[in-house]
Amino acid sequence: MKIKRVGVLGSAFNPPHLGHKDILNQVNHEFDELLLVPSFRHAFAKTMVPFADRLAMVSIMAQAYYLEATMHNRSLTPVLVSDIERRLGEKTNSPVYTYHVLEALEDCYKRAGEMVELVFILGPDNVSFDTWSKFYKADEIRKRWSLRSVSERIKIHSSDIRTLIANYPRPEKLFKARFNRFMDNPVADYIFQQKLYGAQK
Ligand SMILES: Nc1ncnc2c1ncn2[C@@H]1O[C@H](COP(=O)(O)OP(=O)(O)OP(=O)(O)O)[C@@H](O)[C@H]1O
Ligand SMILES: O=C(O)c1ccc[n+]([C@@H]2O[C@H](COP(=O)([O-])O)[C@@H](O)[C@H]2O)c1
Repeated sequence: MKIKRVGVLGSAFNPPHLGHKDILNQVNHEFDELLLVPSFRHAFAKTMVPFADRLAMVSIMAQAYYLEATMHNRSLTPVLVSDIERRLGEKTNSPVYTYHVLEALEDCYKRAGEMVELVFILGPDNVSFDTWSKFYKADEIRKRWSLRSVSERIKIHSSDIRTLIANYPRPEKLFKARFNRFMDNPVADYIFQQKLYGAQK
């Protein structure tokens, strides 16, 4: 049986942005499938908007990515969004750790009759020794699965967007132009429709 190589991008996605999308561009040709996995209860106790909103926003980003790839005839590695962290988090009150996420994902594929090699994708902040060594069972993760580090080619972080919304909470005339340097327009529309991060309609 062919072994499917799956790249797992875990993130708070609070909110998802063009830097996250650029990660997909950096690695898509290496994988048979890419899985976007929003955090449910973060190991470092990050405060995040509700899981359902981040799941919706990351799904919108995945759709935008797919449309762009089609338009530009780029390789069409399927990009899927997984709610595995919610399913794990609802069974316990403790944080949802990457180790358990990878274990559960492997199990899901196995039950579906697929053999997989899971590769956990990390950006520069998480790959630094200071942060990586704080991951639960970091050494065991390295033993059981592979890691793929990516570079930061687009200097954007979710915190920049949260700050931008705090400074410009109303979708005034320039909002699309202001926000589309950071994220896809449909994600910005969702944020304003749902009034996330203090945004006002
Ligand atoms: N612009 C970027 N380019 C490449 N990798 C990134 C970028 N932004 C975040 N990452 C990586 O994506 C993963 C998820 O990051 P995370 O969700 O914390 O995003 P963030 O934008 O840094 O969020 P925040 O500003 O809230 O800390 C991490 O591995 C991180 O290193
Ligand atoms: O398992 C851990 O101890 C752990 C500690 C920090 C972060 N993570 C995961 O790493 C991914 C990226 O995290 P972050 O903080 O950059 O959004 C995301 O899937 C987090 O759940 C996991």
